[in-house]
Amino acid sequence: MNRLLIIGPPGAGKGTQAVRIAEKLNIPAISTGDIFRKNIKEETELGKEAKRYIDSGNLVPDSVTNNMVRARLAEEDAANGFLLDGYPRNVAQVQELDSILEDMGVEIGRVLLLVADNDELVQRLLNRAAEQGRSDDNEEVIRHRLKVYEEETAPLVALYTERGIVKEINGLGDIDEVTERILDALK
Ligand SMILES: Nc1ncnc2c1ncn2[C@@H]1O[C@H](COP(=O)(O)OP(=O)(O)O)[C@@H](O)[C@H]1O
Ligand SMILES: [Mg+2]
Repeated sequence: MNRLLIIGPPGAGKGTQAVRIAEKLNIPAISTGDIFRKNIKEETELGKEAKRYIDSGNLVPDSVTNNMVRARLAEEDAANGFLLDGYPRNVAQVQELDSILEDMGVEIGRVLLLVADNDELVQRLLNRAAEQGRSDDNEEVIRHRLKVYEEETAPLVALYTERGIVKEINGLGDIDEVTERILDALK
């Protein structure tokens, strides 16, 4: 039950909520986006490889992302649970995650699907751009990321719904309220 995924479009509040929920459950929040951004900042090989994809709003190639996640989940702090934010993002990554978890002898307990309408998403991301200056938060790239989400990531919802582990959460309203909804959904 302590192995959780949080899925949703860019701007839904995944990163914001993941940190809060993970703290509450005493498990690490593992954000592939944050790991990539840290590597880009530190100009590592991984960062150099990921940067052009991220800046254009595209997914980093699966080979790179899958290896990174496999290594991260092998770390000690993930042994008793984790909340994955930003992975899997396409069907091939679902299969890879299944294989990683099978090797670990564990299963996903719940998939939290965080939803908000497109107008709200774009507004939040433009605000985030103004506050944090993320390189992929300009309107053109935002529109592209929303499209990539619809095409590549949204199909995962049906896949996990078939497994009976999806909980849809309304991401609108204030941040505390959304956290409460998630904690309720995990009861
Ligand atoms: N419930 C909320 N109401 C208003 N703004 C929010 C809410 N949740 C997150 N945000 C803001 O929206 C932006 C996107 O949130 P973030 O957690 O980065 O989303 P994601 O990881 O899904 O892209 C951030 O600037 C964040 O502060
Ligand atoms: Mg995020």
